[in-house]
Amino acid sequence: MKTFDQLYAELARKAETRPDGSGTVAALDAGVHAIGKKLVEEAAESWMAAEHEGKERTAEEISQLLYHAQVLMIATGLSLEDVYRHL
Ligand SMILES: N=c1c2ncn([C@@H]3O[C@H](COP(=O)(O)OP(=O)(O)OP(=O)(O)O)[C@@H](O)[C@H]3O)c2ncn1[C@@H]1O[C@H](COP(=O)(O)O)[C@@H](O)[C@H]1O
Repeated sequence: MKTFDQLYAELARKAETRPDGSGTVAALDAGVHAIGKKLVEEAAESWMAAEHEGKERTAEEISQLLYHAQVLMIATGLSLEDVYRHL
């Protein structure tokens, strides 16, 4: 299990070191347009899970939504603080 901040640190490290086989590196290379589409897809899947698939599936989809939101943050050069100051 990891927190939002721990996941961000892990993804930032991946972006910097670019290890082979990283899905995050592949997503960053695909660019903001592709990342945005994935983010919207996971948002829709979260919504559908919440309406029809129960708590566990909803939690899983939301975790993927958060992951793709972080990939978009990294792709656009946003830090956690940049986002947190709007909360
Ligand atoms: N938490 C996640 C995570 N959540 C979602 N995803 C990606 O989002 C996809 C989810 O898509 P779906 O389940 O909708 O399945 P899908 O549409 O068939 O997936 P694709 O065909 O689009 O890959 C997964 O296939 C992953 O590519 C994630 N990829 C990575 N992480 C974590 O990020 C870290 C770095 O991962 P790597 O960069 O791959 O090493 C690790 O700690 C991972 O656990």
